[in-house]
Amino acid sequence: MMMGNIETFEGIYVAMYSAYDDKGEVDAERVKQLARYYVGKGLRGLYVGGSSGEGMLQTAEERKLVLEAVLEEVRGELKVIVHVGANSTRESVELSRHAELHGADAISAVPAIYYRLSEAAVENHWQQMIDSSRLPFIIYNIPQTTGFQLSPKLVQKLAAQPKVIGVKMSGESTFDLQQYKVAGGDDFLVFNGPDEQFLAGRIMGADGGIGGTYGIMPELFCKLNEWYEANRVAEAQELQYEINAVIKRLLTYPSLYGAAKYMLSLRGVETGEPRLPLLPVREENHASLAALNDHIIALVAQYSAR
Ligand SMILES: CC(=O)N[C@H](C=O)[C@@H](O)[C@H](O)[C@H](O)CO
Ligand SMILES: CC(=O)C(=O)O
Repeated sequence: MMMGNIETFEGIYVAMYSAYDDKGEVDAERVKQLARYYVGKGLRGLYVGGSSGEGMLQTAEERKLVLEAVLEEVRGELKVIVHVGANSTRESVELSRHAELHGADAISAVPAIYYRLSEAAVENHWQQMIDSSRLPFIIYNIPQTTGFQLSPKLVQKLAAQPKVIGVKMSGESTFDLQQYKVAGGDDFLVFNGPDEQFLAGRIMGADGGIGGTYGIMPELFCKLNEWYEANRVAEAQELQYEINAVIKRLLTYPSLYGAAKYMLSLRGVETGEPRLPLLPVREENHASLAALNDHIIALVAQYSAR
């Protein structure tokens, strides 16, 4: 019997950050070190080149380089979902083909973001990617940045194709999340996007999560997921509250990714600064970020023991 989509892909995926050298160029060795950092932490996989990965701020060649480095380092150990969304369908198709050629596990894309597109235009944009590779496709819904409202009807239509296996739901409505789950039908995955409501998303039907803050506390999200699955909901809620206090602090910095990348550097994982227009953290942020980093490390120790 073939494994179903849910069994194959459910779980926790770090939305992986970019890794640049000190001049801001993609650094394959640093990409590999970052990917390696996530092995052995209980994760199902990595989501490469999405919002956290700054795929939208990189050239197609740079995005290919990043994916190839990740796959060389962790293929077989972690599942690799790659975001291939770009402003032109042509570029997305090129990235989809590249992803298949190099052995990624699935592709995923946001709608094109500059033009106000009709539902028909977005559908066609995604369909071209779906048709250009044999890989499973995961819709990336993030209306607060793209302005595109994904209808359950479009989910239902796309999900009728075996290759369309899920949606990454970064919108905040858990009702919409649940409606996508229903629209997708049997064996259709929904991934929770907003890390702050991971537990709520799971309760409303998410099969796992893909998140931008998991990258600095993957162990906590794996534990949260484990406790939800074991029906330890009161403890899961307590942990979600701890996580949310961390996220609330993170969101006070010049950029979330700048703060996260600085904390990784304190753990010996160098990834450079985020690419402009995303702001790096400033010197005056360093001390409080070091304190936040210590706090996360203490939480991981505390919760891993339970
Ligand atoms: C809008 C946005 O970027 N959402 C991300 C992905 O879904 C989340 O992972 C957030 O980064 C996270 O929940 C922090 O607010
Ligand atoms: C946050 C998220 O899921 C992304 O980076 O795409």
